[in-house]
Amino acid sequence: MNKAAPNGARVPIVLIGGFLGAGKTSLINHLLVRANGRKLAVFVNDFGAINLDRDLIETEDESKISFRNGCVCCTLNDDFVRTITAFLQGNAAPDVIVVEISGVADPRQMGASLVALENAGIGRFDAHVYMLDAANFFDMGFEHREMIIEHAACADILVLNKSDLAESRAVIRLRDLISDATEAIPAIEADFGKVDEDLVFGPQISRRDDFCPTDAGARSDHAAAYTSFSVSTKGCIHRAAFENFAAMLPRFCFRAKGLVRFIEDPTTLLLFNLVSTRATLEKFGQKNVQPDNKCKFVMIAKESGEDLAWLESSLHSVFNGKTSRRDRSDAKTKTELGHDR
Ligand SMILES: Nc1nc2c(ncn2[C@@H]2O[C@H](COP(=O)(O)OP(=O)(O)OP(=O)(O)O)[C@@H](O)[C@H]2O)c(=O)[nH]1
Repeated sequence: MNKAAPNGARVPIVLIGGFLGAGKTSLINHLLVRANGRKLAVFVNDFGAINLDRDLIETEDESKISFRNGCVCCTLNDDFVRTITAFLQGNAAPDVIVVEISGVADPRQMGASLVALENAGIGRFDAHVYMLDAANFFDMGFEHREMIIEHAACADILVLNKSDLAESRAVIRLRDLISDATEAIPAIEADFGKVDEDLVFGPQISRRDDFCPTDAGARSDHAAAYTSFSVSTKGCIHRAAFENFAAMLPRFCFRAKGLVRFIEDPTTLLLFNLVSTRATLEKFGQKNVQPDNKCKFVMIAKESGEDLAWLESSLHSVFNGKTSRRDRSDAKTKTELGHDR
């Protein structure tokens, strides 16, 4: 039985999609700050084997729920449906449910699940917000750009994020591309997902009638093309070893993120992010991160064979406290933390 929102209506559900690193978590953290008294429940789909994304959502309470790791569109819809149904049965209804799907997930599959839930009397699928990384879009390969535009075409609102980093001509090109490929979907520019919250929660947008779920029988295998490595440790790691490792991450490592503590300063929790060619390491002030794990790290790569084995063994060397690591002669770039690589 669906619990109603406090005003008696069904709980609205907003789906947040976007490729790896586009800014989904940043948008959700912004929405949490600007909730204006609304109680939000956030469902997060971690792609890696550890619940890192959940830690990055900055709620004061436990109104964030992660569903099993993996790619929601391919394998986890049943798990998600069970999780959200159990949540609504067992808790006071929030004002809004926000669902962040993993960066390799197909929002159309999740949208189809949300439509099915709605038809079963659970929640009300209000809108699909899709984030695009305006700074990195044209540096991605054709296959990725094509997939992103396909996903964007099913959105109710597009956020052209990272406008602070993107060249204005890239934003104009991206606008032209999406207006050719998508019909009159509003596209707003933002940095760090800072959009007007009423655009997401308010009545201004509503779900399109022609939301296009993929054929229910068809299962996309795109997630199989990616491999993720995760590690969590109970101890701190050496800063120099980590920095060397981060500096040598090859380009086929699309995305990496981690919460790390260094032996040199164990009380400071740092957030590492790598998206495309940009790596950052910054203090992370989150209060409700589990203190038992000192470090958590996830990386997502697309390549097979020896390269992945090399990447994995390097990761374990660094996080298992060994300062030496196998080197790699053909690493393409160097990363200065806090700068572009
Ligand atoms: N300069 C700049 N950095 C941004 C912006 N939005 C997000 N970032 C950074 O980009 C990185 C990825 O942002 P996230 O919000 O974690 O992206 P995500 O879509 O949730 O990433 P996944 O978990 O991989 O799907 C982080 O280091 C953010 O601080 C932006 O508008 N400008």
